[in-house]
Amino acid sequence: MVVASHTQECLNQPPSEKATTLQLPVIDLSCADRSATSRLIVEACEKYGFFKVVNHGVPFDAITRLEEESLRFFSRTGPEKQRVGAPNPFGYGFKNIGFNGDLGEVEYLMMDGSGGSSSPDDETLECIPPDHRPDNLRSAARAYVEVVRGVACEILDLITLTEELLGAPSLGGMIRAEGNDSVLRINFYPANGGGSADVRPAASRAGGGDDVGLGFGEHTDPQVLTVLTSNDVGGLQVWVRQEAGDGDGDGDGGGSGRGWWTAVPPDPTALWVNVGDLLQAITNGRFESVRHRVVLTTSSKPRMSVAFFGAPPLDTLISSPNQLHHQPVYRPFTWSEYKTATYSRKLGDSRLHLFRRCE
Ligand SMILES: C=C1C[C@]23C[C@@]1(O)CC[C@H]2[C@@]12CC[C@H](O)[C@@](C)(C(=O)O1)[C@H]2[C@@H]3C(=O)O
Ligand SMILES: O=C(O)CCC(=O)C(=O)O
Ligand SMILES: [Fe+2]
Repeated sequence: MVVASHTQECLNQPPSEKATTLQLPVIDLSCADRSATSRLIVEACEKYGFFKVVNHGVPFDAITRLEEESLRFFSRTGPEKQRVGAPNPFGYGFKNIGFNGDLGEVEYLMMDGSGGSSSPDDETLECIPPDHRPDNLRSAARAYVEVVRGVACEILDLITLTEELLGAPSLGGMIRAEGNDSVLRINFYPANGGGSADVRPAASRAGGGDDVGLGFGEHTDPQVLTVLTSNDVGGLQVWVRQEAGDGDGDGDGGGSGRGWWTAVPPDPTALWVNVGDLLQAITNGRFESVRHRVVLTTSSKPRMSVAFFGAPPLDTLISSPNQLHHQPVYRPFTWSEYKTATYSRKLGDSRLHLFRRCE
């Protein structure tokens, strides 16, 4: 029996002043009927590029242990945290997101998520005196990566079960591959609205009256698939197109088009999945990478989230399988090419259009 249901209630955010409700898809990964689950995942990826996963098999202990160790780390003094080095690519970051001037009310740790023997990044930590090394955090992250990577691969394998993708190269195999470029990011957002007016989202500055800070500006994730978990503090919002599911293969317009920001209610027992840019390219634009952002809440507790970004080895060629080539939208490119283009741009910039075939 298919247990996946549509039970999630979300309130609309600006630009629509009227609060209506929207149901986001919920996928039950324990469902025995894999082809039915596959269809539901594909539908969710086409319509929203985003869905909730329950009964995912990640032990709650693995999540809480990682959150506790992360909290211990973020509670240290600034100079202590900085000893792990800047996030280049792995390390500790504060307010600066990337290297192109993007700011957010967030502290974070970037770690190797490849599941390889040195994961998360042993070498970077060698230069840190042992009493400052977040060893317990590192081992909690390693254990979490082990299981969450399995969930990401399972979801990708389920996607390749759909008729149109049968015979295509294994998507899960990309993330399982030796040398995969997956990353783990732990985000920590301040409590009580953060207290800064400088980084408010555009909707608030325009007089929305919602005086909250912006934790993480709007963007899409560049990799194949993101698996996200958070504590019980909200703030995540996803952009839902008014005509969600129109499937025009042109969803890289940088937040243009009609739609609304939809608040994602926190659920520490669930995982959330984002379609990334690479999956949009592989599906020839049939799936759309979801734009999302994090606004600060007035909660007295900080929000913490852990994002696993599943990415293939750098030299992997990204192209859509022949079955989906009605009119190929993008030219083939490597993840390395795409990553370079992404990291040289601003957070909110759209980048997939750079790889569109000339018409
Ligand atoms: C401003 C930037 C930060 C980012 C690299 C970029 O130049 C553009 C994409 C950003 C993003 C968004 C999703 C992930 O959080 C991230 C790790 C990624 O792969 O792309 C970040 C990058 C980052 O924080 O370095
Ligand atoms: O903190 C969150 O919920 C989302 C973070 C995010 O979008 C990211 O790290 O790319
Ligand atoms: Fe993201």
